[in-house]
Amino acid sequence: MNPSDANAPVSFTLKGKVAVVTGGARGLGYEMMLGLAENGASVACIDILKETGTKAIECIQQKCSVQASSWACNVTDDKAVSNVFDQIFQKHGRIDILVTAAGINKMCPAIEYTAVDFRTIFDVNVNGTFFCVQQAAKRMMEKGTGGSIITIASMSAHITNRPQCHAPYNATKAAVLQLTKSLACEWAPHNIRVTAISPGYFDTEMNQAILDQQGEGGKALRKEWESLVPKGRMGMPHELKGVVVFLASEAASYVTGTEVIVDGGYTAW
Ligand SMILES: NC(=O)c1ccc[n+]([C@@H]2O[C@H](COP(=O)([O-])OP(=O)(O)OC[C@H]3O[C@@H](n4cnc5c(N)ncnc54)[C@H](O)[C@@H]3O)[C@@H](O)[C@H]2O)c1
Ligand SMILES: OC[C@@H](O)C(O)[C@H](O)CO
Repeated sequence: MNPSDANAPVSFTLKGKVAVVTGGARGLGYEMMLGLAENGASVACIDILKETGTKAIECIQQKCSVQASSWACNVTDDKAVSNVFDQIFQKHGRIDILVTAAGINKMCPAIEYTAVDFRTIFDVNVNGTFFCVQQAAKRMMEKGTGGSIITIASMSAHITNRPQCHAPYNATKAAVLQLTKSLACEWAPHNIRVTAISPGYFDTEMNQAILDQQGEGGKALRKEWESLVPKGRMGMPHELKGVVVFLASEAASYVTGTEVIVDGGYTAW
């Protein structure tokens, strides 16, 4: 992405761009993918949930007149990831934007965390993110058109959530953030911007699973979370659309190696 013309009005349009979204089948990934499509980008959804991904793309096609495709892939499988990016590149002809929302969490005291669970969470959240950004950057470099890569970290990269424990998850998100900064420096000469969005508490199936784990206590935990947020509520997934469109667009031509924290003020208190 080049410096925008100083005399042109600021532009957030994504017309003519192709955006790949991992974890786009549901939750935050789906809403961000919808936001990109609403602003003119063709979209390709990568998710391990094949049917949910297909349905997500059908919804996008009903709402927006853009090209949209769905790809079943486990982001931890580097060969499958390379293959799926080849196929997306062939189908859509280019890749301009990548959002890496595929991620998992597991609430569990650190003392009880198993080695398998620890390896799995790093495999999905860190390795999976790296394999996808690497493949997207490769296509962007080959085409020579630059691009915008947006990783999904978390406010948990900065704070320790309370009262629930998920230390390995927090560590994966800190790793994603540092990866974001390092790649931004390495790939700036290729006109590839790398930024992160760090959400706070959002109403999605990932968090519902944590609340459900508390049984009757789930309502109290939700209230406790809300009491820690200056805005007094959890975020709704569509509230990430504006930020992702901004970071993907020419309007953010000088924004790289940094993050936008979208947490209703949680980390400000
Ligand atoms: N919900 C929140 O409050 C919150 C806050 C901060 C960060 N995040 C991050 O945002 C991202 C999306 O979270 P969400 O709340 O929408 O969760 P979610 O569970 O609703 O969605 C995650 C998506 O990732 C997909 N996925 C998981 N493992 C995968 C794999 N190995 N390969 C391919 N796809 C895979 C899932 O199938 C699902 O569609 C995650 O990275 C999460 O850590 C969420
Ligand atoms: O604490 C649960 C997480 O899913 C969380 O919503 C997020 O990462 C923000 O801390």
